[in-house]
Amino acid sequence: MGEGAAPKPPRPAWLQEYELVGKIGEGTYGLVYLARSKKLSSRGVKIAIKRFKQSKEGDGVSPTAIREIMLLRECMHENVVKLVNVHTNHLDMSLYLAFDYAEHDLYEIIRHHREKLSCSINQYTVKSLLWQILNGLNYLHSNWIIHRDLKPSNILVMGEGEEQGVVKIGDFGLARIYQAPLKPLFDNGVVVTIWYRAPELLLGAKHYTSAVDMWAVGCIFAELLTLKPLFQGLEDKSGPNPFQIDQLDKIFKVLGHPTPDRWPTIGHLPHWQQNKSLIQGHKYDNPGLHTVVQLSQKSPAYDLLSRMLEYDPTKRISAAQALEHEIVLNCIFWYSTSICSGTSIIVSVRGDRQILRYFRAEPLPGRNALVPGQPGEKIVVYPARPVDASTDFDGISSTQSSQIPSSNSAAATSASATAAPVGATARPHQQMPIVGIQRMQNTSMGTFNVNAQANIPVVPANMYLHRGPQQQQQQVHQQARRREAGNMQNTGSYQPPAKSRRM
Ligand SMILES: Nc1ncnc2c1ncn2[C@@H]1O[C@H](COP(=O)(O)OP(=O)(O)OP(=O)(O)O)[C@@H](O)[C@H]1O
Repeated sequence: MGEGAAPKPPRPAWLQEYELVGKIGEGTYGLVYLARSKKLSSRGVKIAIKRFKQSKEGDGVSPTAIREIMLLRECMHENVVKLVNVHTNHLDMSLYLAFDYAEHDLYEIIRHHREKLSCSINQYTVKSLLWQILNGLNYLHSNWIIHRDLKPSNILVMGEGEEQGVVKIGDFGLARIYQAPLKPLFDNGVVVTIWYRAPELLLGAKHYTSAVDMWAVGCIFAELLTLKPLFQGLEDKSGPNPFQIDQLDKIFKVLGHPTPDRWPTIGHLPHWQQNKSLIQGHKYDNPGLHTVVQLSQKSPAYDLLSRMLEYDPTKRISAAQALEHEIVLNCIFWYSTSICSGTSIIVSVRGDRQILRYFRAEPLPGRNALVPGQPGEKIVVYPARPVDASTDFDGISSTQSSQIPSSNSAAATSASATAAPVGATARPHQQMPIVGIQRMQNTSMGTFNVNAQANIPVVPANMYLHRGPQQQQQQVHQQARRREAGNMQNTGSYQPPAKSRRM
């Protein structure tokens, strides 16, 4: 350490239970790391550690935020990522959240199909992913937790192992905590996406409900089908909470203009009144969702999607209803009967009702979403998350480690991880009380795709990438995010980015 440099704050004792593998991502509020357990009972088990930095104002994590987070620790559901540890470092007021590690997320899965495979995601996978998202969300909503920041990078999917292909909703409940005490680190170049934001929030609603999550699920469902973000608005970054007119414009262009007929309480929303000329002055045709998602308007999938993207939040379908979604079609059957009575033909008309259910129709959803729905279909192997092994817990890249020669072996990754500075000094930390939360039983998957679960080879293990290229890949990834964030102001309709930006 150079003379005069501030001493590094000691890391909490619990971090010594893990060896740091490297940085896997960067969000608005901090960095996410991959670590492995060193404990005998769980040696090698991977864990994702999210470290929230202090805001620039220096105010750390408030007791309210900690209490909220402790509540989240009580959440137990197969489709919700498990928060295994919460720690605060009182010396520098940083907060660490440790979650079960998921090898994939929908952002990367969609990007892989769009940019590498140039082919759509199979129907079975789309349906299984959606079913599990709804199942996890139903649990959260039943426990009065609104996610508020659902987007593809927050929908995690487990890699190789017993839970392979299982969806885990990540970052649940954190949006509320972010809002107040943890201010975003605006200078880290990461953009908070508005693409999945519900129209009531865009129009300035002060009170929102779990319906905001269902809007986001609708956007994600459409993106799984088309591999493109559905409403890709340009974000206005002027001021703390600007009116996002371009996002609304993108929505109105597809779904048509909301009217008090369709959404009776729209007139009460702040921006509907305050920005009358911008909002109410425009008239939009209603080309309809089918022009974007290429689904038959009579299909159950289309009906479900339209109900998720209902303008009026009180009419929007809930997660529980979506799991049981059905569409009743009134069919008219024509029966023609020739009767041997000279030349006459009698035609009879009969009205009938047909009930179609998205999740009860073939292909049925399954627990492992990443296998083909039918035996014989090609298995898609998704790449493992790139890990930047040169960045330590303080987000500092070590020049020394970047000179280490490339290696494709897991042993090399593990060795470098051991060398990383973890838990240098043990310090006692305050344990906050865990507040009880009513638990809900997991909803079991009613119908289950047996084909997709049985006798299908498991996707081979994804080895970690070379340390060198891996680190370069991470850097390219982060740079691309920043570049795209900058370019956002200039983009019009969707252009598949040259390099990815996480949303
Ligand atoms: N439990 C986890 N296992 C594996 N990867 C994770 C886990 N949680 C988050 N990640 C990944 O880490 C990266 C950064 O996540 P983070 O939630 O900080 O940011 P974000 O979701 O991209 O954006 P923001 O925080 O601004 O909403 C993302 O790629 C995310 O998929």
